[in-house]
Amino acid sequence: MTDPRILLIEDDPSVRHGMAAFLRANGLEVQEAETCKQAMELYRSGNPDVVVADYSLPDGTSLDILSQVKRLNESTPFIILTAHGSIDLAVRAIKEGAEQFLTKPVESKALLVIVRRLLQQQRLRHRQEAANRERAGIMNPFQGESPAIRRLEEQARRMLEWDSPILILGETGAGKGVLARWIHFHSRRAEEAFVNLNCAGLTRELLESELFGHERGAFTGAVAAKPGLLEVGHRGIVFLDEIGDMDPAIQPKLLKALEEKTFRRLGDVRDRVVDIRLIASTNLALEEMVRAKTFRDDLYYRISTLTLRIPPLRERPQDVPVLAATILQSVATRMGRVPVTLSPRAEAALVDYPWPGNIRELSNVLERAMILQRGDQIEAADLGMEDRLAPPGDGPGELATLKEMERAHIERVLARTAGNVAEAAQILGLARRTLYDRLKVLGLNLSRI
Ligand SMILES: Nc1ncnc2c1ncn2[C@@H]1O[C@H](COP(=O)(O)OP(=O)(O)OP(=O)(O)O)[C@@H](O)[C@H]1O
Repeated sequence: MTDPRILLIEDDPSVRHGMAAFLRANGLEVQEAETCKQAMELYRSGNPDVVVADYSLPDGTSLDILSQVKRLNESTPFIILTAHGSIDLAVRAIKEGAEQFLTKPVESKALLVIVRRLLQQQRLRHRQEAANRERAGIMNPFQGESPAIRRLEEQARRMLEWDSPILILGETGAGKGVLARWIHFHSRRAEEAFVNLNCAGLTRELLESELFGHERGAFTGAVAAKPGLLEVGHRGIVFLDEIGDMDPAIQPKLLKALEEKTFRRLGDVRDRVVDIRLIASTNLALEEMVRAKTFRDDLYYRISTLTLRIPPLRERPQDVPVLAATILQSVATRMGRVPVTLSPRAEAALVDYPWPGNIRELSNVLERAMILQRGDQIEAADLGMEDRLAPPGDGPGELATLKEMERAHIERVLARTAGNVAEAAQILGLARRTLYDRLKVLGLNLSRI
């Protein structure tokens, strides 16, 4: 494990050098900054565990840094040092989230004791948070150190405190649902409901009644009144997965619910007030759908003010090892097995693969390897990566149409998975429902594969 990292912000070089040397001699890694601007650059790139900042700096005060740091990561402990200790200032600093306020000159030994105590408290808090998340089934969507995933975390944290809708874009299996749940868990609405609806594959009538609910007798079969998800999610978060598949006839109703905060159950004559935060997600190019007029532009503009794009796994191969380790850990716990690690070759094979099905596919490969392998280390051969990378065998000729190629490829993958559609969908990088749709379009019959 790396040493705890301290960001020390002090414009007096002799004071800074003295403190930095003492902290380093005691096993801490220290980054030094002289100005607010430099401090924020280092904070963003270095992700320190604790910040120690002098109050007056050439381009502002440490309160400016404090508010930015707490917005990015409220659990970073912040210590303010000042030559002019005043009660007012101390109260303001603590109110804005500083953990400690110390009057200069500060004894290096005393500072070290405080830093260590804050680090210890932070560790306990993290452990507690991890345990809470585990209980709530919340996964960390920002695993890894790639710039793309760090940026995503920063953007997502900034969106937590608002109520505007969020649009999550990303390929299938990239973790859009995981991110939506994380946002709920960390937002002001965490104590309220999180309701989730996949808009793909539902008929217009079903989707409408799921979303808005219906009164008794609203349609044939509506034998009792039923509240819709907007009602169930009142004050909480409504997550609409695959919103690009929402029937155009329903889109204006959703827009009205977002803009006017009212909606009507099917068959009802009165409006109901609703307060929800919408998170929508899609793996489709919504902008293009707007241009092609298959998705309403007014709804698109309403839901896309805050957009998060999850990078596909192939754009951040350096994050694969840490993701794999976490997944292995949770699969081992679920199976009641001892922790399992990857051999260096196995890890390299995972890093090299392009992961069309993203984290879902990675998870699936690791889970299968765990089932097939009984020891405490997974070797490259246990992963079955050759099958995924194998060149096409006998199939349509060189001048086949795309449809023929698609058909042959789907058939081949299904044959490999012995007709298991869920697994085939993961390999193909498709949602299961999309694969069923393709099977229908291509006239493939599962029983004959
Ligand atoms: N950060 C993560 N850590 C561990 N596992 C993850 C992570 N993100 C995603 N997964 C795994 O990948 C699977 C797919 O995640 P999720 O359903 O959130 O993806 P998605 O982008 O919403 O997929 P789809 O587009 O098919 O709806 C989940 O079942 C989860 O187990």
